[in-house]
Amino acid sequence: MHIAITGNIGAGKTTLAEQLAEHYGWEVLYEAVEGNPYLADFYRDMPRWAFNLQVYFLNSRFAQVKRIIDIQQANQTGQKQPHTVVQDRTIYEDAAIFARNLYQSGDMLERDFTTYHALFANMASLVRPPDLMIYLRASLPKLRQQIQKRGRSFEQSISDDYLINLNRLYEEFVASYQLGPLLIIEVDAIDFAKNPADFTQVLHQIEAQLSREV
Ligand SMILES: Nc1ncnc2c1ncn2[C@@H]1O[C@H](COP(=O)(O)OP(=O)(O)OP(=O)(O)O)[C@@H](O)[C@H]1O
Repeated sequence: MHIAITGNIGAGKTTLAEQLAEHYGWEVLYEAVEGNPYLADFYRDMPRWAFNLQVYFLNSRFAQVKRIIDIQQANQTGQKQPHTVVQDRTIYEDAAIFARNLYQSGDMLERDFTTYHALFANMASLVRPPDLMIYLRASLPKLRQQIQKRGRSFEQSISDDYLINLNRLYEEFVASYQLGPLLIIEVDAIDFAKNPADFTQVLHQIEAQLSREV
């Protein structure tokens, strides 16, 4: 099975993915942050590094897609124990949210966006959507608080406008998402990392959604 977690910067995807993996024994596919050769430069100068960073993320996400396809094929042959993978952000978000935002805000040239999009469309034609997409919805203050708490130096310069624009595109993405089951979790009022009762409630929501699909 393939579970994906979607949401803005600082929404808590990595934390939830880790907690779910620990609870259920799932494998986590992380986003490429450590060792990402563009991210810090990108936050310093978006127009210069936008295209480079998007191609980098697209490629790393495609490597995850290949891993997911391998797992699904192994699950189908039934030779091994069924394996579930939880993915920290999807390839769809790179194109529909991050790259689009850069283009709309003038930080990515039209020809670069067109080239990027053609590459994405080719890759996306091979992608099977997740069995469950979990959207972590968080307000600007909550995102800010978590970005600050995490303390990555290069993320401290992220503007409110950037996060607001991403949140708007996330809401559009989720509103039109029809590729499969979608669960929306409102994270403003909960702290699943610190409060076990909140984590249990999230588990119940996920299990209820998964049992509806089988
Ligand atoms: N396609 C993309 N374009 C631009 N920046 C991206 C893209 N994908 C990821 N990023 C950035 O890479 C970093 C990823 O960090 P990380 O994996 O910790 O996730 P996150 O988005 O901060 O979410 P969370 O806190 O929910 O785990 C963030 O700064 C994020 O904005």
